[in-house]
Amino acid sequence: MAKRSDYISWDEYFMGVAILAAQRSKDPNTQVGACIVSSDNKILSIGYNGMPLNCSDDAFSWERNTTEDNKYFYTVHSELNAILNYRGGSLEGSKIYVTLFPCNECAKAIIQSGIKAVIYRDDLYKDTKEVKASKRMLMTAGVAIVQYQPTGRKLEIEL
Ligand SMILES: O=c1ccn([C@H]2C[C@H](O)[C@@H](COP(=O)(O)O)O2)c(=O)[nH]1
Ligand SMILES: [Zn+2]
Repeated sequence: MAKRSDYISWDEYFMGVAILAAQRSKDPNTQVGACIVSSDNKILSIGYNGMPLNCSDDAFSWERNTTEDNKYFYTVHSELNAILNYRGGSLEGSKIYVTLFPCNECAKAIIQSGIKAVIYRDDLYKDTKEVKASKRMLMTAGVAIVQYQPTGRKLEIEL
């Protein structure tokens, strides 16, 4: 019997894991997922945007209004969560799949942790100062930036 030929690619697999992780986010506006992968295609860590440990999702604000109490004070970004969730040692030489282009703060953490490639899906905030600064730092630091190419493949998962 011939082997299956319609299996998902590595890129579909890792971006799919990031997309699934984003579904854990309580952010009512933007859910972000990240998946860190070794150079030999092993998943090292996963994260999504959310409140810090022991800071209740119900006690802290999810508002976007930046003049008042709002989520930007509190949320840990998906990329940083994925980096901090890793307990195995070094992330040197790894790649990060992320559903949204990393902000400048995440870019710093990505660079400092030794991640060497960012594979992103959406670039919603490309015109912001944060994302422009992020791209400048990542490029200067030699981190590869690759936009994920959607394949249009749809998978149905019954949960
Ligand atoms: O690098 C990033 C940038 C943003 N996020 C998270 C932080 C917030 O929870 C949302 C953005 O909310 P908006 O309502 O779209 O401003 O995304 C992240 O995880 N990583
Ligand atoms: Zn960020």
